Amino acid sequence: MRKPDSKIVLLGDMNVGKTSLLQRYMERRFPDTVSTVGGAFYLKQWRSYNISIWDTAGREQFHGLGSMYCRGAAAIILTYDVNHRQSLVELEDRFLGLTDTASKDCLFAIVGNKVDLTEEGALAGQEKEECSPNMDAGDRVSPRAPKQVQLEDAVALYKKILKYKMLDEQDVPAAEQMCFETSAKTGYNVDLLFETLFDLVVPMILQQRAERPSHTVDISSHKPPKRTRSGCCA
Ligand SMILES: Nc1nc2c(ncn2[C@@H]2O[C@H](COP(=O)(O)OP(=O)(O)OP(=O)(O)O)[C@@H](O)[C@H]2O)c(=O)[nH]1
Ligand SMILES: [Mg+2]
Repeated sequence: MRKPDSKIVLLGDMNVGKTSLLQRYMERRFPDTVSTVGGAFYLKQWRSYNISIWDTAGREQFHGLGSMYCRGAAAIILTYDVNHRQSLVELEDRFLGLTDTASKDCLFAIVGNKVDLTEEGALAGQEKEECSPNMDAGDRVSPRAPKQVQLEDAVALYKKILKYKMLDEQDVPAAEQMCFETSAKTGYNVDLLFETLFDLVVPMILQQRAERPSHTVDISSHKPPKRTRSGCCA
């Protein structure tokens, strides 16, 4: 197997839907999930590049592994649940520090998942987009609540991250491009999320390749060493 050209990591509190988002994108379905233990990855071929996408465990007991998974990452998806404000707070308090091991020009996306459970999600008719075979009648008539986290809250976090990383807003993609609301259940915005990131990491791969020192040795100007009597090189 060829070494991946780039790495994307999903981080966020337990139960926000990281595994479900990844399975929705890679397997085009919304299966039952079990809480992730440690981490796991998928390999995605995007154009001629191999991109590994790492799913991590949100449970506190696996927290120590987070920075290991982020090592060298080109992009990190910070995921929260739009119906649980605390899951957004945790991104700043608990997960942002784990990203210090990522690549120096790492991109950040902030993703509010489970938007199908909100009033807005229902009004936008998102459930019609890609109905899951697992969806039962109870799901369709479940009462909707207003969102607990607004997109502007995610945009504010994105700007805080830029400050934390000492990045200039002009040098990175705009907050509006990097803050998403998704539903792993219906598929809403899931392709957009992953494919926006893939398109942004490709130029990073090309830049890394251009900067990498060449391992080619020019042998045309190389003179063979003189032979000594003992047969050793002088
Ligand atoms: N309604 C709805 N439920 C979702 C959505 N995404 C995930 N879920 C449900 O939320 C629960 C947790 O989803 P997971 O994908 O396992 O969450 P996780 O972030 O991977 O959790 P950890 O592995 O423990 O960190 C599961 O019951 C999912 O079916 C979504 O977009 N909408
Ligand atoms: Mg998981």
